[in-house]
Amino acid sequence: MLKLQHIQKSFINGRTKRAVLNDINMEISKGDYIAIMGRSGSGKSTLLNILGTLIPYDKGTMIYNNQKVTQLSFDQRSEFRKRHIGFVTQQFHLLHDRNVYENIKLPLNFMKLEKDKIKKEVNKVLEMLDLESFQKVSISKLSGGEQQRVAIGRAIVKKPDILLVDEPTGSLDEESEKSILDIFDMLHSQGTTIVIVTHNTAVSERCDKNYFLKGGKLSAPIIY
Ligand SMILES: Nc1ncnc2c1ncn2[C@@H]1O[C@H](COP(=O)(O)OP(=O)(O)OP(=O)(O)O)[C@@H](O)[C@H]1O
Repeated sequence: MLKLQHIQKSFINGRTKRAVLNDINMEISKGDYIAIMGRSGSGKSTLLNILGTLIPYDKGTMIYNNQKVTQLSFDQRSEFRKRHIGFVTQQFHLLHDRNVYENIKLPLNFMKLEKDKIKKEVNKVLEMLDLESFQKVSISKLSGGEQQRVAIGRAIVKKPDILLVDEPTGSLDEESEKSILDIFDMLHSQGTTIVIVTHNTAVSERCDKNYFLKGGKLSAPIIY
């Protein structure tokens, strides 16, 4: 489905160039449930951002269903993202002055769908994530765990081919953590392809494949 071949990425800070990812090779297949582990600063978010075509890389090739993503223009990449990728970032990036329903509906505003179809899809997600009673509540009134659920809802409402998740449990207590991880299990059992970046073993234990990033290199996957 999605392949990374010999990916390299450096960042320049002032006069110093720092290699973060070095010769990364990875293959994501349909239905995969993947955790990418590694210490803080090892490059996990950078790798996830590359998978989501949010940032460029210096060298290597990225292939999505036999098409080289590397060769897409800026606009084509953004179209690719809209159609194929669901992203749940660490900061959620929700619209705080809008309610839960409007936040989840957002990605569908950019697709040419009938009003009724939009309503149906948003309601389905609200029900799936147990957010029906919150739909009119504005984001600023929600807890961290509830906001996380809305961020997941917004990412999955357009039925992306791959769901990319950056450190989903960072600020959650044990109970909210479990409820979020149960949601990923449920999405996986429904066929969603999921890649999660984390340093929490409670997350990686649920996944079928674990990769480790260390010294800019990605390990061979451990498959469970
Ligand atoms: N835009 C940027 N400009 C310069 N350096 C960056 C940039 N983004 C990331 N880095 C650096 O790249 C390295 C890897 O960062 P990254 O956020 O990918 O690590 P991480 O493994 O996700 O860390 P954490 O677990 O703490 O979120 C860090 O040293 C970081 O400072």
